[in-house]
Amino acid sequence: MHLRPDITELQARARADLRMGVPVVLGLEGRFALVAAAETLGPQRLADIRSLPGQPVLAITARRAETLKARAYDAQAARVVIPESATCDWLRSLSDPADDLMHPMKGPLQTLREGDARLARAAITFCKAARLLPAALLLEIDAGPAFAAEHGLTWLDAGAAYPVLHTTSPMNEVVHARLPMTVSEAGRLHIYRPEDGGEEHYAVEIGSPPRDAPVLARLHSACFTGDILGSLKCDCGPQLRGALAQMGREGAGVLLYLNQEGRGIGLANKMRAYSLQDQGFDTVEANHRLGFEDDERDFRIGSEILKRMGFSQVRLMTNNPKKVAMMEAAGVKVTERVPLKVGQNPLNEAYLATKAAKSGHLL
Ligand SMILES: Nc1nc2c(ncn2[C@@H]2O[C@H](COP(=O)(O)OP(=O)(O)OP(=O)(O)O)[C@@H](O)[C@H]2O)c(=O)[nH]1
Ligand SMILES: [Zn+2]
Repeated sequence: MHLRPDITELQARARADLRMGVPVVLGLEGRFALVAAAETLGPQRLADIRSLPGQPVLAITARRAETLKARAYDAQAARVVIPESATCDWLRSLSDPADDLMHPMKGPLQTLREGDARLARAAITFCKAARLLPAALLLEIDAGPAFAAEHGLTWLDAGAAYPVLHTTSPMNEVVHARLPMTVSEAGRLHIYRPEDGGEEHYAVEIGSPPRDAPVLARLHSACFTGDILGSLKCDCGPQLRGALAQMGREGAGVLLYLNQEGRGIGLANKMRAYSLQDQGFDTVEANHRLGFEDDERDFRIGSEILKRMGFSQVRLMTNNPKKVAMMEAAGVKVTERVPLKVGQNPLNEAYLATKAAKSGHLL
């Protein structure tokens, strides 16, 4: 019988559980922790977790700890001791920087120095993968698998899950169909589905680009606000339309529409970042205050899809040298970087300047 879910399927299940506010059990080298995402944890489950023996902690990223002036004692994760009186709102106020400026004094916060922070790191990795705030309530427990079975919770070994979470999942084409567009009537849309239960990604193929020559290509990261709503805060919409228009003019090209909204933090977190930007922080600082890195995208998804389509060389439309480097590292040759400078306006001037100064984008 092979009905039992494997580690890839279990990590997808864990992500879904955390998004719904259901705790999961993580194990690592014989130690176990009950883990719940701070963003979605409800009061009843918090009370239930508190009724168990042991000292629950809030795992936050070292970046978030820095903002909260709490010592992390670990390069990636801090474990904040939770006072008896802590409510869900208290946990969320530590996880979410929205009210930091209004209520700057959250501490002094006590953090754990002793012991192993690796389960805390794993808990944060799962919250990020679930596109939630990177903060988790964590309680070390004995006999994790038995506890999980008793309460019907998902349990998985974090050590086995790590490679799954950090490797790009194989992408399989689900379907493709003809799609005439204003830029070209010879359009075709391909849908790719990863094997790890993650987001689907799309490939827009214009014309019939030969597989043995460099193809005009764009790796476009989803931006609901820019692509669909015409937001003036970024340049994504004009870049999307500009890239497609050039492919239409040349009669051939591939645009990958990668569902990595908000540089991989998800739309809800991106809107949290926008709200912080309205408080005066730039795009990079806002990500850091939320506990994220500047850019949480996995660009290898793009190279994986291009290779699946049969392309090994690209003329890449981008202003981001990191995309070029990643494509080369992933075995797709970039024969030319094609600049894509469209959509500058007075409202995104500062955003584009920050990307040039801090993220290495070429102006
Ligand atoms: N977290 C966050 N994401 C943003 C913000 N503004 C735009 N994005 C996202 O950034 C992604 C686009 O990335 P960009 O940095 O503009 O461009 P790039 O893809 O790195 O480089 P180019 O190829 O030159 O466009 C999209 O996923 C947007 O949703 C922001 O202020 N914060
Ligand atoms: Zn955008």
